Amino acid sequence: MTRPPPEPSLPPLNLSAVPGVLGRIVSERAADYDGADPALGPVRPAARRFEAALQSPGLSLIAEIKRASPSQGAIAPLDPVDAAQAYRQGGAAALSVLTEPRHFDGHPDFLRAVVGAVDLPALRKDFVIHPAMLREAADWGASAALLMVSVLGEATAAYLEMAHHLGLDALVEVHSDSELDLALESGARIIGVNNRDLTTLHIDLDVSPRLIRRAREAGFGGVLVAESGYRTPADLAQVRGLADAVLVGSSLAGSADLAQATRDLLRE
Ligand SMILES: O=P(O)(O)OC[C@@H](O)[C@@H](O)c1c[nH]c2ccccc12
Repeated sequence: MTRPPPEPSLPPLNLSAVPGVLGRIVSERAADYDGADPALGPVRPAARRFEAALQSPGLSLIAEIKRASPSQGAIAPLDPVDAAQAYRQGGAAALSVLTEPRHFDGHPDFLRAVVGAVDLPALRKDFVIHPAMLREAADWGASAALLMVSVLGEATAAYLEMAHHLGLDALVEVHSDSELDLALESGARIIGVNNRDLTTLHIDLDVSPRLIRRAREAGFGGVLVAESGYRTPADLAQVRGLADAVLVGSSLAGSADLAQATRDLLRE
């Protein structure tokens, strides 16, 4: 008996339940990708470069190319390749590149250009609500994509499987205990804890240490990333020895000398 090829599936999302600023952004993204082809194509080999970069000893830095944000408005008119090179010189282990155009002034070309010019694994930082966004990430040369449990909910595991099908690592992002439970159940290998509540934009640097401890207590053996709101070496000290990596955007992107700012931030 021959089995039919698997149908490309669109896991159901309940985006109308996502509140606040985040709800607005994801409904715009859903409109952008309405009717896009969900087919993933053949399985692609997993290089696991993003994951490996975060596994080196000490606290690894994921430096973000972020020109604007809903909380800060315009941050800096960064040239993405110049910024990526400066971050690499300053000691970043990986890059995060925003591709969301309306609120973060991101662009697909930024990701493609950075991947072509700088030899660090790059994360597509966007509000993934459609399989086509993962296929694009892989086509553009990203090593990883962001999956937000606050957006994907019960569909997180399905999106994780699709990312892996495409050979991508996935940074599965959580902000609460219940989201962490879903991330742990999904089979995530990399979990990021966002200190910023994306529905209110409020930052609380106690969120990452607390949920990272909980993940370890639950027996999670994968990579843990502390995200958002880090500005000084003293801020980073709160997650050293706890997190494997930290994701920093605004405080680096808004500085005059990105390489020096990166070195200064990583100083113990
Ligand atoms: O600029 P900050 O506070 O250093 O934060 C970086 C990163 O964590 C933040 O940009 C972020 C975390 N999760 C997101 C989801 C979507 C857009 C952006 C984000």
